[in-house]
Amino acid sequence: MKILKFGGSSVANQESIKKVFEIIKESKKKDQIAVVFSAFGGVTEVLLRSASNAKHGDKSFVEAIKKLEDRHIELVRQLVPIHLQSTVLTFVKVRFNELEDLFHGIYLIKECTPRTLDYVASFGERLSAFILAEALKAEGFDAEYLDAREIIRTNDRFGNAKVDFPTTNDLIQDYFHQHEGLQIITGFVASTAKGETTTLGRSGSDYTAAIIAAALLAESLEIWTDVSGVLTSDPRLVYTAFTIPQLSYHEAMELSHFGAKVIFPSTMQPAMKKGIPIYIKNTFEPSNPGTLINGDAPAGKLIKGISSMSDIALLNIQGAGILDVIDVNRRIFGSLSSANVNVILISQASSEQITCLAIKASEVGIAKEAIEKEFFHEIRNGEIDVVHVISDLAVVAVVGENMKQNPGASGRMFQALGQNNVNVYAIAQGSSELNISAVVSKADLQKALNALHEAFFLSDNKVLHVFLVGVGLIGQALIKMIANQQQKLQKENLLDIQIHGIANSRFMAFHEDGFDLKNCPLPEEAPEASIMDLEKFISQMESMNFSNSVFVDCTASQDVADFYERILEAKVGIVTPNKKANSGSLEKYKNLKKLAGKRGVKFLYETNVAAGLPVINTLQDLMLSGDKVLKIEAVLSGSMNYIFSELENGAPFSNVVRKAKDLGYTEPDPRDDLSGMDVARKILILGREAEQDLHFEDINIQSMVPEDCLIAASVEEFFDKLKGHDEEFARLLEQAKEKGQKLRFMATLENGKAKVGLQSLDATHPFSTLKGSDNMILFTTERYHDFPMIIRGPGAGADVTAAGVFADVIRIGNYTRS
Ligand SMILES: NC(=O)c1ccc[n+]([C@@H]2O[C@H](COP(=O)([O-])OP(=O)(O)OC[C@H]3O[C@@H](n4cnc5c(N)ncnc54)[C@H](O)[C@@H]3O)[C@@H](O)[C@H]2O)c1
Ligand SMILES: N[C@@H](CCO)C(=O)O
Ligand code: NA
Repeated sequence: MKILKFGGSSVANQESIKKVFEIIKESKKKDQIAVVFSAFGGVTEVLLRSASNAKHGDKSFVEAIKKLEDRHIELVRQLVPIHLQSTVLTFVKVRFNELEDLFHGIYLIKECTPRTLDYVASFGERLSAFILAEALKAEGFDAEYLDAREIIRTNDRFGNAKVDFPTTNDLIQDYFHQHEGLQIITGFVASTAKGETTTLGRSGSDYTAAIIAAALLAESLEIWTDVSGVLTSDPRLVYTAFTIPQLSYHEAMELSHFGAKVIFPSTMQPAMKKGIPIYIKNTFEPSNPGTLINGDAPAGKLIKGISSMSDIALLNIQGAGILDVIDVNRRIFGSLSSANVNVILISQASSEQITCLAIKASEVGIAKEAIEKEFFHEIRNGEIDVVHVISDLAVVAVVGENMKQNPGASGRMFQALGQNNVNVYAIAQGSSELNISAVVSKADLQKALNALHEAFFLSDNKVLHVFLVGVGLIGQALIKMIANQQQKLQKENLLDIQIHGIANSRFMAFHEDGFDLKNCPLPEEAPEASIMDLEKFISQMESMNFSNSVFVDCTASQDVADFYERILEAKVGIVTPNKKANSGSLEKYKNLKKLAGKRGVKFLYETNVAAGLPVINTLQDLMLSGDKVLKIEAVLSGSMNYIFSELENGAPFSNVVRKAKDLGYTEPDPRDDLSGMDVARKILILGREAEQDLHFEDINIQSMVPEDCLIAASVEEFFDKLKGHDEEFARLLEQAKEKGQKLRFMATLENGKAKVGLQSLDATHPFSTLKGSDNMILFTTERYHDFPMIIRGPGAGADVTAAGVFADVIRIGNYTRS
């Protein structure tokens, strides 16, 4: 015998009921079964609300009950063929007439006792099971309606009656002995020895099914609902949550305590005592095996699931004299229990100086009052402080029997939380080692859950969640690079990079599971693209609240840079080739670095200078090791070097500038290069990295942009105007050639003074040998004194820049690895 129980969502309408009948049909082919039904979806709520309205003199119950009747009649018409409808319709009509009288009585006497309420509530299941039994008969089943009041005996604690198991078990066994047909049973309802109707409390239908399964020593109990079993975590917060194939009874109870509301612990008891396996299955996806709950805890993953509870507050009871107060804990818990406050978690350090309790936020007021009243004298004497409350908290708990005697679970848990910058307020672990709970800030809940989910479930891989703004030359090259390396990174580096948000200046798009990078769309091509709005992009990123997130800015935009503070505040790392933030005010530059440190995230910008060449990192290392920079001489512009070295081959100036742009060396607007601005920003950033308080105004900049080109409204117009200056530049080159020299656009920084401009250099000068997009940086330091440290190589272009950005992204991925 198998017991199947279908909840309200499974019998909400004609379509879902058809699915239920299919499942019953398939099960019946293989096994002997009995079926327990809840009321049709939402019916119990209407009944209870109407009773309360009637009691308060509100007549809206009349219409609500009429609607309910219509809904039941409609279902009869849909499920039962016309020639069989009359008995069913009569049954329904009689029940509703009775209900009407009942409500009227409640309305008149303005009273609804728990006993009446149980009777009212019983109509939901009595109607659904009767109608469904008749419908099944019409489908050819030997179905028989069974009103559970006949077989489940309880005391008269109405609303949450206690089952008299010896009597109930006998009744059930006798009944099934005498009835061979397919029993269609009302869930939730029962009766007292005197024949009064009672109900079994929350999730009562599950309980009904478990009671029957236990009495009949059923082979299994199947709870059919609208989710595919118990998931590893709340899927609304953890998108990668998945069905747990198997749980022990204890694990299921722990998990359902916080969060996983698929099954209530008390309802499992009867089945658990008899060792009957429970399956949690999805009516809407019957092929999914769902979750099996039984007595086993086979070796496997350290934990089975992660549950959570939000809207928690912590109460700290402490005080200088607390050690002298006798019986502190008994009095704390006694006062809370008298005030009906449920304690969720307790933690006390072995110093016994502080007792810390987690309770529901809604109960803070009464709890604080109760404790302070209890310790009135001690507080007045200063032995105990007033109760200290911390609000806006949540609890996360990892659950699993394999943690028992198996070191590592708490290590992994707190490492994951710590590395994601989630502060832990309190910790509790029972000696059963089945559950480790941590209290965190409510704002960190989703991040904490995801961090834990990744740490415990997503193989051993770390996921890095990327949000990319700027999908131009560099942005696109970056996406390609990540796509090409994705598999290798997963396999060899155990790092999984996913891009969840992309945007350019016009459109933005998001993907919860991460875009398919091999076919990653441009923002405007993405299925759910919307008009770009930077503030919304950031808000969406914040609300997705992934652990291990990085914001990649591949624009040259000041507007984007202006959001960095907010991004770092949200504990999201930043990687960027955009120089705007670091070359703005010195105060902002310093603040960003400080903020990143404070929030425990990385702000990386190696490609601000010389693209992928290791310039910033090298300089930072020099500084960390205590070196001091005396002088920097450099060619810092790939495009300017390309332009002036190519000019030597005889092409007109405007042509080579155009070529530099086509090769992807220039800024989005090449005037940023020609004007020396781009180089100025770079030398400024190098100076600041060398711990010099440098301002943009301190830099002497020689611009190469002719006056009339400056005012050109577009890049195209600029190119048109630039043609008119080809001869001037040819002349410049001639003059240099005559002296046997070369033109190079240089930057120098010495004694706090920076200078940027075109220089005519002897052919033997190291910079004269530079070709194409080459950059070259000479650091003269206290240690590299007689011979400078030299870094040289291509310093612009899509690939070498994207590679630098990529390396920074990986650095963050490795940093956040647990
Ligand atoms: N090209 C190189 O060799 C190189 C080297 C190092 C650093 N960089 C830096 O890389 C950055 C990007 O350069 P690129 O060549 O890819 O430029 P690009 O013009 O090809 O792309 C810029 C992207 O940014 C987007 N964008 C601009 N403003 C935006 C805004 N406010 N909001 C959202 N999106 C916006 C554009 O729509 C475009 O998708 C620049 O900061 C540049 O200095 C480039
Ligand atoms: N436009 C820059 C590349 C970005 O830093 C250059 O030409 O060097
Ligand atoms: Na670099």
